[in-house]
Amino acid sequence: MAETKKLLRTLAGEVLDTPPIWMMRQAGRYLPEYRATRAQAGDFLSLCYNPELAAEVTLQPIRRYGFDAAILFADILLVPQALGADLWFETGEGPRLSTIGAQADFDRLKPVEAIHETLAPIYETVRILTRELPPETALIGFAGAPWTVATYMIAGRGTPDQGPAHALREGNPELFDALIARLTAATIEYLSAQIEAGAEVVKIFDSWAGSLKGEAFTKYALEPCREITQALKARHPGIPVIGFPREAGEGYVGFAKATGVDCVALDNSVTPNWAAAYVQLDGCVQGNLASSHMVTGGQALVDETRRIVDAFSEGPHIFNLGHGITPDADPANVQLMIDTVRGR
Ligand SMILES: Cc1c2[nH]c(c1CCC(=O)O)Cc1[nH]c(c(CCC(=O)O)c1C)Cc1[nH]c(c(CCC(=O)O)c1C)Cc1[nH]c(c(C)c1CCC(=O)O)C2
Repeated sequence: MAETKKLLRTLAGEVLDTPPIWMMRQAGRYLPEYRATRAQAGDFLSLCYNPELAAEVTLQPIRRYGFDAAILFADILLVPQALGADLWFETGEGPRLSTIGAQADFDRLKPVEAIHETLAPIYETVRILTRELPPETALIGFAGAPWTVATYMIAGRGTPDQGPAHALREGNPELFDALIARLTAATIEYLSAQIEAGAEVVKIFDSWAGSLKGEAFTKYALEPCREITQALKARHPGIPVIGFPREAGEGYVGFAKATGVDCVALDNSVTPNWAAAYVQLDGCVQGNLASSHMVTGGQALVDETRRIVDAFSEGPHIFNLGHGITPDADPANVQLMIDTVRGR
């Protein structure tokens, strides 16, 4: 049967009349129905590990807006937790984890095979979604890239410059490389299990790729993404992969060819005209409206949305924000963006 889902057609290289659209963090705190379900679950992690409720919040933005894709509701930090790290969320601040600073901390981590014990509810969420999503909606699974996940495991929290991770990378490269290798192997198993449960696309989030420069970018952003992509495609022929080396700048150029990803997701620090010329020439791109427009709205939102759609109209393009939508966004602005993209 010919593929009918717009997102999958675009990932296969087709150029459609209007690009498919979805939004990073589309299930999130800007939606009152999300806040209600999260309260019902108790807290964020309980929501992630409750398949019925995680599927419910995944479906909420599909019901409200009819996005072309749903993204599994989970978090990139569930993998460290499945490897044995302690994980909790401080209200209003963000994630906290037990830290990895020395060999003994690494030695306490569990082997890769153990992750499914913790992550089984996530696969169940995927299975529920394969039954409940509308037939035209594609289901995206995801994981964090090894470097980004390592930055949280090493520092025990989010950091503005990923300083502790860079310090370990330079000061104890054997330990750092062992951590990256463990995360790469775990990510392959995690994404593979999501695909077996029904994910039709997977996305690798490397939110802090931009702080890796030169050879470090090649070794710790590009290379792990290549390894994960190749392993997934060997096991699941034809599975489309989206890579998101956020703020990679010139590192976006040639990223798809070097890693084998089918689509490069762009943050909004690069202009659409530049990215059309230097990144989209290799294939599909995703992005890249600044998420601040979801707060401010108005004519600027409409103009910038049109500029992005036009700039990428010659090749395959998935419309998205340049980063996740923020809790202070106005749900009406999301509708305005969608109507503008779809020409209504
Ligand atoms: C770095 C990172 C994390 N998680 C993620 C990244 C990479 C992308 C990015 O750069 O944003 C990815 C992520 N996190 C979440 C998803 C679900 C799918 C989606 O809707 O995009 C995805 C794909 C849910 C979430 N993950 C989180 C929330 C908010 C939690 C809440 O409801 O209180 C959601 C909806 C929490 C989270 N999770 C993380 C942080 C730093 C935080 C706290 C910051 C914040 O509150 O926004 C780690």
